[in-house]
Amino acid sequence: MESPLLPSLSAAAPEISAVPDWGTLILEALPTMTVATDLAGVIRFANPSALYHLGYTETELCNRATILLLHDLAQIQERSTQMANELGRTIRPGLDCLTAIAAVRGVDRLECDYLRKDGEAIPVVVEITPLYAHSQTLSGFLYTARERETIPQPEPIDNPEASFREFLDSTHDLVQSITPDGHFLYVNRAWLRTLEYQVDDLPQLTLVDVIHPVSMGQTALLFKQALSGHRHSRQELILKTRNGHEIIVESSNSFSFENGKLTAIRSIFHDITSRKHQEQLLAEHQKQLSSANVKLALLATTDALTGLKNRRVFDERMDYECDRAIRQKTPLAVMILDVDRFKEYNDEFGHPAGDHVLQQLSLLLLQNSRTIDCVVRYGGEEFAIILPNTPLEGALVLAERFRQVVMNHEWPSRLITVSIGVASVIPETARTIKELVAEADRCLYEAKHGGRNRIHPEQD
Ligand SMILES: Nc1nc2c(ncn2[C@@H]2O[C@H](COP(=O)(O)OP(=O)(O)OP(=O)(O)O)[C@@H](O)[C@H]2O)c(=O)[nH]1
Repeated sequence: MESPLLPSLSAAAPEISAVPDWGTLILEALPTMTVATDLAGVIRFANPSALYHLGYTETELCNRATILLLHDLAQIQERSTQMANELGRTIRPGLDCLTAIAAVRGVDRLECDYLRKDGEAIPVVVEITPLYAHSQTLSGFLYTARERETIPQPEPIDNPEASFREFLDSTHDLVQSITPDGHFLYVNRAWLRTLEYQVDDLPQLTLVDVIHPVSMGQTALLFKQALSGHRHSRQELILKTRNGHEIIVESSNSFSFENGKLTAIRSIFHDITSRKHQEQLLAEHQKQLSSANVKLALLATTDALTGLKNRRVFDERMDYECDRAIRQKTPLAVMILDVDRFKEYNDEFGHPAGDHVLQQLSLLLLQNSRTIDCVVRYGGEEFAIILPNTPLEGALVLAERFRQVVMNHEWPSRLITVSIGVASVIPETARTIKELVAEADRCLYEAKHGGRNRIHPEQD
């Protein structure tokens, strides 16, 4: 097959049959992938290494164009552009390019990818040597290729140890190497700076001097891990500086062994002190915030004078109990209770004394109601009590208990009495609930009108 990239030299050129037998033997023995082409770019010879690595048989590869070897045709294009720039004239890709290179440099050396028969790319360094026949005329090219490392090798370092120390000194992390009994073999600059020591201090120091007492347990564990054959470990530790400051670090440790014996523990400490402080601060703020939210929610639902729930809670609870009563077809009772002639009391004994009465009354109501009942300060000297699952008779019993308890209480200045309006319903709709509260309110008015210190139930 003629390659579109190799049009320039289609004229048949002398074949590589000129290679003497001993030469062929040598080429066949070479471990490099070796291929010889004529000037038309047709493969005339491929050694076993080339056949093996490229996955072809000799018949499949010989007499085919060299382009068959290439994974990426753009690499040839690129090569000819380079040569064109170098020589300042047009160089066509393919053989034209090779001939030009042969004329200028002799051997060409390039990195490219060979194409295996199964389509896989083999990264290679290939040397293309022009072949000259007896008469010094260019007859073909010899491609010798070896696989190239895909991972670039690092540049050799002149003085590895010095460079490595320089590298360790450039990091902000603390690096140390200690003997199994805790003496320092090496520390980097950040270690000395952070822990506030000088190089001269090192011979007198051991690990114990730089580990905070609270981290001693973990340090002991580190040694245990080392002695039980671990190779690496990670920990969070607290170090202490010469002047007693605490440094929180994440430590990565590796253990060195020689003939099965622990010889050194190398550690890198990453300072996380400020991160830890930020986390603590954040946690404290979150705690404060959530307790402030709890307080706020409490303030929004609690009456400041009596500590009872306020009218907002009454409304919410009524919605909830109403739904429940409709669903379960159970009775719901509401009681509204008002202190009798409270204005007179305030006027006679003063507002603070009146406040005290309201506080004491709240306590009596709470003490004498069930836990499922909801006692709220409805406003001023008025209280409301929601009694779930309570028919009118039950609510009246409780109302009478309240009335008596209040009347019989030993009040500091004079007798206190209350009037109570009571209503109960098995609600069918939310509207009946609204009517229930209005009814209790109306009953309270009736109780007042009837002479106070009394209970007025709703009348069917
Ligand atoms: N000390 C005190 N008094 C309050 C508070 N809230 C409301 N009051 C007073 O309660 C009194 C209620 O007076 P009125 O509505 O005239 O009723 P009353 O004097 O109790 O008379 P009747 O309800 O008809 O028996 C007013 O003087 C209010 O100032 C409070 O928080 N503390």
